[in-house]
Amino acid sequence: MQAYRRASLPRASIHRRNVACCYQNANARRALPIVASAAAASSASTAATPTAALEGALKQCLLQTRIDSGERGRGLFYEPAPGAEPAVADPIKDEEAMMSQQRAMPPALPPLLRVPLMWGLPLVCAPGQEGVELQEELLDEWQELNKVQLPQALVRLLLATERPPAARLSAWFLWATRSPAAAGSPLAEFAAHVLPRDSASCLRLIPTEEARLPPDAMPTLSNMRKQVSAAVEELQAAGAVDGFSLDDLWWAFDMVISRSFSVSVTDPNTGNPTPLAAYVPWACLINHSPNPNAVFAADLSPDRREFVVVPRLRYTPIESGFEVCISYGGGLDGRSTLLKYGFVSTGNVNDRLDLPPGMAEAAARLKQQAMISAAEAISERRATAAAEASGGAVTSPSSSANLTAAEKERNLVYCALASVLEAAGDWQAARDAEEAAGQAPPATKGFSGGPAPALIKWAKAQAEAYAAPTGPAPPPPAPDAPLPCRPPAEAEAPAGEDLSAAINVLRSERRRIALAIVDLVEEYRKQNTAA
Ligand SMILES: C[S@@+](CC[C@H](N)C(=O)[O-])C[C@H]1O[C@@H](n2cnc3c(N)ncnc32)[C@H](O)[C@@H]1O
Repeated sequence: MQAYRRASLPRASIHRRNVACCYQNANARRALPIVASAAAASSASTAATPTAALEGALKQCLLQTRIDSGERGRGLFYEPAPGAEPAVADPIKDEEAMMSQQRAMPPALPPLLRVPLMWGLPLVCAPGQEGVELQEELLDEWQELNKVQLPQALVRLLLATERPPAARLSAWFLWATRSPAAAGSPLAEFAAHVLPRDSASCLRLIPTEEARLPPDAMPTLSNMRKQVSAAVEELQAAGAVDGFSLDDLWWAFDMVISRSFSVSVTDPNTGNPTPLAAYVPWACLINHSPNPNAVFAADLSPDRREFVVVPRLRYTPIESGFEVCISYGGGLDGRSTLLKYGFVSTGNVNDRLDLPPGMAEAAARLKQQAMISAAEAISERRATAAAEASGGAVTSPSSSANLTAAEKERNLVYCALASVLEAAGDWQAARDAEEAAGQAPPATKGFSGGPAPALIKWAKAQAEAYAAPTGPAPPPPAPDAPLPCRPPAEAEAPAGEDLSAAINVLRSERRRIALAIVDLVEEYRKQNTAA
């Protein structure tokens, strides 16, 4: 353990601070067997007994967290130091604000996790000379601290800041985790004991598994594969991955694509913001939530060079035992998480149902009507305000009290339409329709007008299509059932079963949206029939 620390800690100040924190964290020791069992379960070839060095690293990095298994599989769970203040509550609803908070270095909250960047792989993504200089500095430091020498071909590739970051990081990751020359480094130890040897993403599905993907996922998957194949060829041609098999390379890409971080840092030499791609051991155990309770940041200043995860400010407090989750990216829908990471989440607000062409046309017509109605409503409000201001009676013939039943009914249509458009992801049109409908809640409204029969027919067909079982898949999970995941105990299950579970969640999410639309139009039909 001592040699390990000497070899890999970048700065004495970090050393002292982290060691102080780690001894307060009694949970780290308790969590270690999970690392071992998860590793053993997910790969027959990983070493079963964690080394003292790994145990030391675990204690040093996991400050207020422990590794455990929950509904998302293995992840990090909050375990505050006794007497610690919980994070304050003030939810940020806006995803954009949340992402920008994630990009900025968070203020000094007690971190949940802190990892020296040189234990991982910090890759500068800024093109040009500035990027090259910073990368050279980081590579020198990385080699010195890890007591290894990178092959020249790999160094050339890592300094080629114009090359795709995923390819450069994958080559570095492969060498750093599998090369005998790097054995014993913090990252190699971590990979050997903690990382799975099988795929998490859909990159390497076999044809029978692929056949069960939603049809609209295939073009994206082929595109991802083409990019990886091209990068693999490039790495081989550059001689940067000599001695590794094609299987090793795809594994490295898989690990990098599903487990590395993109983060903006300040270049310590120029003070400019610089994009950094980083593989960070321990931090890469944090699962995704579309509504995360933690954010991450990296600091490249020479006296720090660290990666931290802190509670997300202005979020509901994380309670002891809660899983710590970050966002893997804004707006990720089920299809993206399935393809890139091998899972889908229930209730993901980013999941949308694409409108088929006929429906899109009907929606466009309704949108046009909604805009006309909105214009009418605005002019009515203006007339009312003007009349009130002049002390006169409100005489506008289009005042809502004077609306005909047909006009009121039409407003209700926009309300229902807003819900349909929202489910389809056409936010602007949905807002227009809502505006036209005076923001009335759809549940209390009927539905009217020409497109309704087409809507009913289409929505039913959608719901039935998604409800239809395809192939021998397990039954869809109940809404509150655990998510498809790879908990240690199930890690040996064939990959196909994980995939079915993930696809079932995706399918049931889409069915949920389609059924919500059916409910809406059924409501209309009832009210329309009663009228
Ligand atoms: C960065 S790793 C997170 C740690 C991982 N759970 C582990 O045990 O090593 C990303 C992988 O975790 C899993 N994962 C992350 N977020 C998840 C979620 N919300 N639901 C299910 N699985 C998730 C997926 O397998 C994904 O490819």
